[in-house]
Amino acid sequence: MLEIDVRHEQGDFELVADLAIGSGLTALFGPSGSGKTTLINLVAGLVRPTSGRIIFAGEVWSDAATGRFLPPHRRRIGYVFQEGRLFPHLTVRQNLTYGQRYTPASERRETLARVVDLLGISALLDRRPAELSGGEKQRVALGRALLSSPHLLLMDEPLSALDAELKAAILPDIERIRDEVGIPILYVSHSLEEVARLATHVVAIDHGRATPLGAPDAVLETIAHAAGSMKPGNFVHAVVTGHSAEEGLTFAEGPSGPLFLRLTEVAPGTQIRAFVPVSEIVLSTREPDGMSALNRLSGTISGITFDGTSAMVSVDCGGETLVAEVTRRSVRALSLDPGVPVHLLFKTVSIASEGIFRSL
Ligand SMILES: Nc1ncnc2c1ncn2[C@@H]1O[C@H](COP(=O)(O)OP(=O)(O)OP(=O)(O)O)[C@@H](O)[C@H]1O
Repeated sequence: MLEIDVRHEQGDFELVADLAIGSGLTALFGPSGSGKTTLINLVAGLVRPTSGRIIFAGEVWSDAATGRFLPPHRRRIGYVFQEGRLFPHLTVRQNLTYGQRYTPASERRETLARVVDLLGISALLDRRPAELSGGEKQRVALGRALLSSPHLLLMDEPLSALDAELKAAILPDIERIRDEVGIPILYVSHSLEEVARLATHVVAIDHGRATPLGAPDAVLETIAHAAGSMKPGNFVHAVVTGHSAEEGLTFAEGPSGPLFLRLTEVAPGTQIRAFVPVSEIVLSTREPDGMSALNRLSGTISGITFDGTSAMVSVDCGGETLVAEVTRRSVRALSLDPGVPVHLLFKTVSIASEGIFRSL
């Protein structure tokens, strides 16, 4: 358990956090400048808090009242940055084993063979960073962090420099680390899709105030609000039923009907959640006809809230509530009201690849 109870001032900015972070992956989620990196740096020991304490597994890492401050290398933390920050003159193998250097042999829990296998990087061992793609570099950086047998893993936007395809390739590696390595992970992200997919717990930060929100499933709306500029969305639950490589589609079946997704490698029978942004859902009071959008669900309006210029329409679809964002004008024109039956339409391509993932 990581216990953070700190206040920290830097220039005009003040960070206040009172958090208890347990096992699993805790996402630190918030807009730019909200204090995410500052919080990570306080935990890593790269910055000393103005006041308060940080305690990990009963060991005091930092206590402003007593002046105790454990230096970063004694905290047994693995740190993965936005850019891999590998040593350019070392091979991948040397970069990886560098991570072990400061860990006494008796405390090493990871072997090179296991980490190489976990991340699928055996073919890269003799290359140098200049000969790696962005995604490969990030995998090696992850491997190096793991090989130091850390007790806590800090990841500061590790995927933000990668394009969508590379992100989709590395997300399963991070899921495996979360599920198999068994150490707490503190993960900074701007991306709601990434948080939705990876997090077991979410902490929102806004203007230096950190608020624990719980599990992402339960708090999606809160996250969206906390995030301000982030696009909110729905989790649609379903079970994968098959694929068509020719059509580029994955088929799934949910309580609210069939779901058509971009082609994934998720095995049939797997429980998934797909992240559908509220702004991507079109509502229709008539049976839709002659439209290209493959996803067509139906349900009954359970509530409408007005949010600035738009309306958030909640629809009960077979026990699952989906929220669609429409204009006030559409609410009037279609006479949308609680109890009215509606059809929901959204395109397969409106669900990002990184927005399709196994249920926890
Ligand atoms: N060394 C410093 N001295 C003074 N102010 C700083 C310092 N470092 C960061 N800040 C300020 O502290 C605030 C929080 O910065 P921080 O880097 O933690 O934000 P962030 O949430 O990680 O942002 P981003 O998502 O853009 O990386 C910002 O207002 C920033 O300008």
